[in-house]
Amino acid sequence: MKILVSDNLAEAGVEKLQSIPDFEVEVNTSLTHEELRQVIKEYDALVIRSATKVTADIIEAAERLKVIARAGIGLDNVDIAAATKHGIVVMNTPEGNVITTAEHTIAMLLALSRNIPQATYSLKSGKWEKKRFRGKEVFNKTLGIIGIGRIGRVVADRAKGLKMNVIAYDPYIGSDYVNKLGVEAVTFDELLQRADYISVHTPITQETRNLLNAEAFARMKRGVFVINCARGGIVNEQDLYDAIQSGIVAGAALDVFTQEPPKDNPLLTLEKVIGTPHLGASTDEAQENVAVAVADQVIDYLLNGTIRNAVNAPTIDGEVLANLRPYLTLAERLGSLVQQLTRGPMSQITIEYVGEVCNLDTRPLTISVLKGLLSPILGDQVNFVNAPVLARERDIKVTETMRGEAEDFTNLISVQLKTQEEENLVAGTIFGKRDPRLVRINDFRLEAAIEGHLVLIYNIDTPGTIGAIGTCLGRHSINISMMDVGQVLERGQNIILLRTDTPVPPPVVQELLAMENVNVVQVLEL
Ligand SMILES: NC(=O)c1ccc[n+]([C@@H]2O[C@H](COP(=O)([O-])OP(=O)(O)OC[C@H]3O[C@@H](n4cnc5c(N)ncnc54)[C@H](O)[C@@H]3O)[C@@H](O)[C@H]2O)c1
Ligand SMILES: O=C(O)[C@H](O)COP(=O)(O)O
Repeated sequence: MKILVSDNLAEAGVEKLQSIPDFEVEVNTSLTHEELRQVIKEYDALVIRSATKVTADIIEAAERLKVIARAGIGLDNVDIAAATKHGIVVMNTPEGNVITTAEHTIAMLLALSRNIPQATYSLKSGKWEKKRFRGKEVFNKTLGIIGIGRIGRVVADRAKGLKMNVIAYDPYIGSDYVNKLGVEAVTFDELLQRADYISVHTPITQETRNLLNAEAFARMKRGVFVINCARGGIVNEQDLYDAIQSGIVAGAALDVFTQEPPKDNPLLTLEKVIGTPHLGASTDEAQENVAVAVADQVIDYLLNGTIRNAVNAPTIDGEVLANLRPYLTLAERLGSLVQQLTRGPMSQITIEYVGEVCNLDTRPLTISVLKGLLSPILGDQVNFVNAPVLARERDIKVTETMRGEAEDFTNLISVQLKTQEEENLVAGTIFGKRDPRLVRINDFRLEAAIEGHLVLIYNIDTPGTIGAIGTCLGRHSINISMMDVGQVLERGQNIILLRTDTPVPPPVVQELLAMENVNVVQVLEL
């Protein structure tokens, strides 16, 4: 398998990838966008940081790409929707640079308060300007954190160590939880009005873009300091410039910019603005953490199918995967079987989990059903990542129900598919620890392996029919490896499920159909 590392990745991560005999690892950090578009078709994995822009055209050209793995947190340089649609897992390493970025924020806060960059510059220019660079204490000042997630929390903790009062606004985290951190949960408006320092720690989203704009600056305390070590654009750059010029903002520390590297950015002409070139995560420790983490995740995914820290597929760790695996197989085959049994455009799929299976994480199982459902129609295009999106695009309504109480089986998954023309239900179970079995097709009870080349025959229950079917297949050198006769529920009706060593071709299907007591013959591939 071929891996492309297109951004600077710490050596420890590259070495880890190179240690896998099956991997051919190429490190090339100087590719232009067009060059990347040309070469990406050769690769199974793309490892990036924030510099590579993985846009829809790159994804379109990535014929065999299975994973885009980001050593770091922010994924705003990846078109996740396009990757999802193409079935490419997008993963990041959300933990490895949290402390480092929080420390950078605190460094910015202190540097801003004590004019350290400006004073250094002045000193090195031969000046001794003690009066000019008088600063502010942070002790007892109020720090307002916007977004109290992983980094925001560490910033809060470190700021409390500096004896600051910390308040936070985060509409997605309960105030009880925030208060337990020793941080006062406040509204956005309250934060703007009370904070001496405001530091943003949210992702960039539709909601957070331009969150700190002219209207917000107008509500802030005069002399406030603003810090952005999250993403360029959360603080509107023109409005920040104006707020500094008008004296509302006493100074700003920026690690990130709307355009990186910044080009003719007026903020960089102001002495009250200090900045770093997106260095938040740039420490030896963090870079090693994220590089090793990303390498481990890529290896785990490509070699074992274990998905960790994906933003477009549920995380399944090795142990959980081991427990889920037989159910994943069963779920996928039930999806495929019910689709092959049912004619017409699909409108609704209802999945019922019964018994012990309810104790597992059923989300991956539902995705497996959808993958099975769509694979007979879309082939290799569909995978674990894009199956839900493709189902949604086709307007298939997905309903899941759970029933903890088992009846005939300790665990059961039943899948009912409705199309505009008909509906069918199939159900299966796991025998022992890992043997998927089909136990129901509509009203017929059976007990059959659910794999391989299958032929489903509805017939009138008369002596000799089974023998005649066997003779017909034998005449065409088709060996039957398994036969299961469904329990007759309606007098005279029978269902036979055969597994054959080779597929049954259409002329033989016609021959079977021509038999007097055979009503329906369906060939199924699982
Ligand atoms: N400068 C760097 O080098 C660097 C390094 C690492 C991370 N980052 C950036 O830092 C940011 C935070 O990372 P994290 O790991 O803490 O993320 P996180 O997901 O753990 O936390 C983000 C928090 O923002 C909150 N949030 C979302 N929308 C909000 C809104 N409208 N108002 C207020 N809060 C909102 C979320 O509820 C969440 O608690 C991200 O943008 C990430 O890309 C930058
Ligand atoms: O989101 C992140 O992890 C940071 O912005 C770090 O980006 P970088 O890997 O390009 O330094």
